Amino acid sequence: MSQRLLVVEDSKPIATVIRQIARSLKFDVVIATNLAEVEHLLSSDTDFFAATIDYALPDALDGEAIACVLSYGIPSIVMTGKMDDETRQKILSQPVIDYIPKENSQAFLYLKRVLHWQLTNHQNTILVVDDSSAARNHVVELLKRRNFNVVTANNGLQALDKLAQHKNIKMVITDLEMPEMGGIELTNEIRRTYTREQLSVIGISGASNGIHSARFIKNGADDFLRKPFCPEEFYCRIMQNIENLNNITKIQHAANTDYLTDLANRRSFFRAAEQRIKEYVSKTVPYALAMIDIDLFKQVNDNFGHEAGDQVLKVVALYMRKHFSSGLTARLGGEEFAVLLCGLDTDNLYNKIDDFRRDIAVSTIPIGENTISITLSIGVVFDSQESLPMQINQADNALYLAKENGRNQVVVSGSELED
Ligand SMILES: Nc1nc2c(ncn2[C@@H]2O[C@H](COP(=O)(O)OP(=O)(O)OP(=O)(O)O)[C@@H](O)[C@H]2O)c(=O)[nH]1
Repeated sequence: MSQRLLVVEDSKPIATVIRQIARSLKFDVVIATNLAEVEHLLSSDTDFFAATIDYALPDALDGEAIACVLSYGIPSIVMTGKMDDETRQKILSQPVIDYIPKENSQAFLYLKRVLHWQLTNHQNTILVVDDSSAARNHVVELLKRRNFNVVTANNGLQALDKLAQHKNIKMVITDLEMPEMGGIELTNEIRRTYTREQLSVIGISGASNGIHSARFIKNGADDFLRKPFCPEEFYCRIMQNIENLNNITKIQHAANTDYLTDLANRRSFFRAAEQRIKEYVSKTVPYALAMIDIDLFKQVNDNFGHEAGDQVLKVVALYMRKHFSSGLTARLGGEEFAVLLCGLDTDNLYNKIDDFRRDIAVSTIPIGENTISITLSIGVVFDSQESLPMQINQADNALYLAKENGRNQVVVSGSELED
């Protein structure tokens, strides 16, 4: 179900722009043009995800609508044409998400980013570490206003426990001086385990001595805030660091993933497979490495076009996910796929791979007005202790035999020698 956004704005053109932005983020929009309308609306309907509020309305020239909307617990973003310090202080003294000066079109791009963060911040977990409950609660309140998921700790030692318990923590905001373990030592400990690409650390200190920011940064922190900080600076630093982390995640995903099927690509398959095979061999877990190739795929492209070919590749990827949910699946290139999976024994592994082949062979793939049927040839190596490139070579040779023998079959590496 769509979230609802309340837009309090007396200018029709500006309300239209905000409505377009909100709709692009899938919000349902309700517009009110003055304070009386807002009061009337909220007296019977308060189910809003957030609100944007124009500071000056015809019947509320001095921001009175802000307190009204906030009193219903609706997270609010203030849009203002007034830039003076007094207005800014007045707005920031209230628990608003943000305020945006309506200087130029950048204001609306920024509004879109703020709304997007508000919708997605719950995916980011932040650990707040401070021995002062007042200071800790203040930071937690600011983060919750922005919809972050928050975990807390009283000192560095507790923080390390929390990091071990909550694997999805993306950022640690830590005070400097704390009993048992302070912020610098905690940062140091964190960097033994987590890289800056995995976890961001922001140090906080009230000490007037500037040396602490440098100490935090030199010990592996990404940023520093000096107390007392204003909410604007706090949010800017948090969002910048979270966005950096998210961008790194996106770049890593793009570098490791096949763009068409979203399976692992050759590079990431090799890295992950080598790791898994080491574990299987050391624990003597039965495993299989299979090379999978679509039969006569060129004919699909020739008869139905390249886009149809792409569609078939995506469908094969879907079936791989369905059949090998715990395996490591990849598109190595072209119409060639690979899977590494462990199981109870060789028979069990063979059956899983052959079930996948059969499932594809009896399925039809809708392409526009047509349906296409395809088959797969598969070469498999079981429990090999050879290097990964050698295993792939052996599975490839078995795959070649599957093609030679008439396609649509699984050939086990070495089985041809037994015949
Ligand atoms: N649509 C599409 N086609 C691709 C892609 N990558 C490779 N191909 C096509 O895959 C086809 C592979 O053809 P061949 O190597 O001749 O093999 P085949 O037709 O599958 O025949 P066998 O392997 O002998 O069964 C070529 O036509 C390539 O252009 C892709 O990303 N998308």
